[in-house]
Amino acid sequence: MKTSIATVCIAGTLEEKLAAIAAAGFDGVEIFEQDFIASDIGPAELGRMVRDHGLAITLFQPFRDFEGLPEPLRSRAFARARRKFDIMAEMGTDLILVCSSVHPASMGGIDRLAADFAELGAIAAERGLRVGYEALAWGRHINDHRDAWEVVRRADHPAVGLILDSFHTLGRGIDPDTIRSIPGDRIFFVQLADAPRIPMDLLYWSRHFRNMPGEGDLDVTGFMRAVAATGYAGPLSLEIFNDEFRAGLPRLVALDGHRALVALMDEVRRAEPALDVDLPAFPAPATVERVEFVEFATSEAEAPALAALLMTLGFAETGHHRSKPVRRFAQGGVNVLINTATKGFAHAAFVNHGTCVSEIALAVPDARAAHARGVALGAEPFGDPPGPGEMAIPGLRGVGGSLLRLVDAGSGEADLWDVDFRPVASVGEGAGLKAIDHIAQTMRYDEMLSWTLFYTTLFSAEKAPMLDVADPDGLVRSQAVQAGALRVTLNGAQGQRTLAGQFFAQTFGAATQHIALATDDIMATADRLEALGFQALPIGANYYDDLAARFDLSAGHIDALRARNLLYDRDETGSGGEFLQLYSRPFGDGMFFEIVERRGGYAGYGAANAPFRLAAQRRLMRPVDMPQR
Ligand SMILES: O=C(O)c1ccc(O)c(O)c1
Ligand SMILES: [Mg+2]
Repeated sequence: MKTSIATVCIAGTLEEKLAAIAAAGFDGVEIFEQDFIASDIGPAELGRMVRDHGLAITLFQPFRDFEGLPEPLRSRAFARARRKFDIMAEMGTDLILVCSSVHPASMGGIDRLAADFAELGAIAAERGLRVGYEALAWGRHINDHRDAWEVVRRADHPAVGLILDSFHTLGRGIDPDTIRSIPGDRIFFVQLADAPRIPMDLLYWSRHFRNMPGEGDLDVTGFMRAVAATGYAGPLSLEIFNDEFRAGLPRLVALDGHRALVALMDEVRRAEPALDVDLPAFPAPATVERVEFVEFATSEAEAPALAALLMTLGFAETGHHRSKPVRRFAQGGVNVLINTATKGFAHAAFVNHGTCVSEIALAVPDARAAHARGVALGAEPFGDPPGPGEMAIPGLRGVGGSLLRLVDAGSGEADLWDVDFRPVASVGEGAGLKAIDHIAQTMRYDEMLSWTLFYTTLFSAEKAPMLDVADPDGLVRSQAVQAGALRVTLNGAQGQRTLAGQFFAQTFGAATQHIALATDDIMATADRLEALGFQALPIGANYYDDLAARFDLSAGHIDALRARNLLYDRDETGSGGEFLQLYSRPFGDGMFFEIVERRGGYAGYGAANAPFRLAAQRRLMRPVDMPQR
């Protein structure tokens, strides 16, 4: 498959855009006219630059307000087209995109429009050029790909074809399967974009909120399956108008785009194996079976406080690494490692971020396959080489430069603890913690889509709707992703004053801010923890008064929650399930633990409680610097 991306998707000068696009592995580029006009690179020179990057110009666009005009506007439009054809010939591209007219003087009538295109096609063909027609979702007369196709069909000229754009079809709610009946060789070009479902004006939505396939809510896979079923074999090109991407890091956005395209076509071929998808084979998305361990990188000086906190959570120290200063703490199915190495990756993580979660290991059915899928999708192989006699565990670069390890039974993950660790006399009696419920990772707001895409393409995963959480000092956006037994919440900090923003700033971008541990009986766990000396985050009295008002809980039940500083939520519209939460006080540069109990299939994360938990945490933290007046 030939991959392509429009210059408008990427930030920077035209030179920077091209460098990022080439580095991300694309085959071609759509030259967005505005980017070309804004640069001072001549058309021939631009063509050379593109080709020097190993790219081809797949399309020149857009050409606006061409069809259906009365004279003298009609002649003017043809004269304008001829000038663009000159530029295309110099650049070295043969295809121009004509988007459907929004001109107030344009007239409707399929045959009138078809006649205009037949005439334009003849002019283009003389010069060896082709014209593609795209229905803008807000076009004045043509705003549906079926009508654009009818214009193209009646124009009946070999140099005139159809251009499809997933946004215009799916954004208007048009069934993508209507594409299946269009002959593939009459489709000249395909543009792909997703978007979050936000009810708003189509044009505004399109120009500001498009995102990469898989990052939004549109059925881009269904669209692409229909396109593939026509036999279309031309470029697949991203055309993403997005305010964040325009201001983003060119290389990151380009890499995400390439990842999104590859993952999309992999999904297409898995959903419809009869389709001919030209993409090298790589393994299917993995299902995460378990979080095998979480590793903290710290120093000799800071390790005792962390170990003590784990002991008050009921963990027992069960092993020491045979060759490295790594201690294992275990409880139920949870393993937490404390690494105080003074060299290697963990040490670098500590030096960069302070005490932090440097490594997360996930158990999957086939670790090498999961790793290979990651690499095929552009993830970076990562991690120190194994020491002598140590197990080789494949790793990928994860959020904030942390290490994501993949382990499986076949490669001896059951042996990991025996091979690499020496058992030590166990102390600690447990507090009923069974598993890691979820891992909360903090990042800059503009990285959220990128890391969501990372998790959802690597693993077989579902994302929840994005939520806004009110911190006392700003909003934090939160995106939950569930990949089998792995639940992550990705929190985007927009400013530096929110707790997430402060954590991000103080740790220089350490990702994992909190770890939630699951119990089946939070009341018993809370009592046990108190006896162990665990210090809960104090929750204010107003919260419990409001609970009594919101839910039909008995006074005794509310008292039991209040006495233990537990938070409560119930899914009133869905499962009816209940969620109970207990928070630790912050440690390090703002990390903390959470303990949760899920009852009756509760699937969320207590979003209703988050503002009150954040306010309680804020009361314990040092005051925020207020801006100077
Ligand atoms: O927003 C627009 O005007 C516009 C222009 C060209 C396109 O290909 C498109 O999809 C949208
Ligand atoms: Mg388009």
